[in-house]
Amino acid sequence: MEASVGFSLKSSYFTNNDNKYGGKYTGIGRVSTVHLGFQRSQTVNLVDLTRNRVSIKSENPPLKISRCHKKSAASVELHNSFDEALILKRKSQEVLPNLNERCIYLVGMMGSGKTTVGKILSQVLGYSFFDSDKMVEQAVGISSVAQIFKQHSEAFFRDNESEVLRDLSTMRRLVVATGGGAVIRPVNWKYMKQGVSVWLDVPLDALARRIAAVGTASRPLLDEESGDAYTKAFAKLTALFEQRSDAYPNADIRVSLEDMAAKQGLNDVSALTPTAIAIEALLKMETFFAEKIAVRNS
Ligand SMILES: Nc1ncnc2c1ncn2[C@@H]1O[C@H](COP(=O)(O)OP(=O)(O)O)[C@@H](O)[C@H]1O
Ligand SMILES: O=C(O)C1=C[C@@H](OP(=O)(O)O)[C@@H](O)[C@H](O)C1
Repeated sequence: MEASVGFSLKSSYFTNNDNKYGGKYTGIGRVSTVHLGFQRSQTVNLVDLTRNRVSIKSENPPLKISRCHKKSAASVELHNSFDEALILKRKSQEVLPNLNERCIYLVGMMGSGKTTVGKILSQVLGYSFFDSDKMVEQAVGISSVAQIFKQHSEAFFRDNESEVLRDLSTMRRLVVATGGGAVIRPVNWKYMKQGVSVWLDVPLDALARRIAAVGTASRPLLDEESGDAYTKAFAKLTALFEQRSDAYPNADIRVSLEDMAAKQGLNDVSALTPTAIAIEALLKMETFFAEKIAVRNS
């Protein structure tokens, strides 16, 4: 597996018609495009419950972040995203040696951002990204988790989920977005504890809003209640979280979006970008490793 990173910064001119005087001005803007491009793939050979061998290739689309320096809210936002990209890259380089090629397992409720943040972390670390749900779908040859629940059962899904996590635990340099329920089986923690587990702790209201935006059809455990998407998602997420509230804290690291927002004086976690959350996860990993080293040296 080869990984390469390229930064390309270029300046250019821009014309902006929407300044506050209603006039037209041309400014000299600094358009910087930051490419975090990794060319790599890694194949995982799985053995499913019927002992068929399945090979699955990781995919990592290049992450592209670009910004244009203008005196507008948009440029402030783009400036922040450019800064976030640089902080993310620098922090990843600082954490990599202590990670020591161990896998990172993202855990958290449905909609907590495991896939979104996981892809960002994998790209900046030069790791391969795997979504355990997708691997279960490929291992059993059924196109969706919802169909697996329907054609077989949740227990059948959970058995395959454990098989996938067992196989992934034999590998190195992976970021794994686990399914929200992976934490409920102790055997899965045996596999995930061979790497570093990170809990994305997101308020239920934010989860329900995110899931309502994409619909509950792909999440069979949420698709049971009647009512509008937000209401049924919130009701079911609340019940599920109550059942799992002792499980998620087993993770090595907790990234609380509520704590992040409070520290930044924000009153809504939806203002926190996936990149900012990835940076927080790396900061927490740094602390986690430092504490382990301190204990080892004491
Ligand atoms: N920090 C964030 N802010 C706003 N929306 C987010 C954030 N992270 C993820 N999302 C959105 O929430 C939904 C669920 O994200 P996803 O990464 O699929 O979660 P999971 O893999 O934990 O189920 C997606 O539509 C995604 O775009
Ligand atoms: O919380 C759960 O029990 C589940 C979460 C889903 O994954 P996401 O967390 O990616 O939605 C998927 O594994 C399945 O629908 C069960």
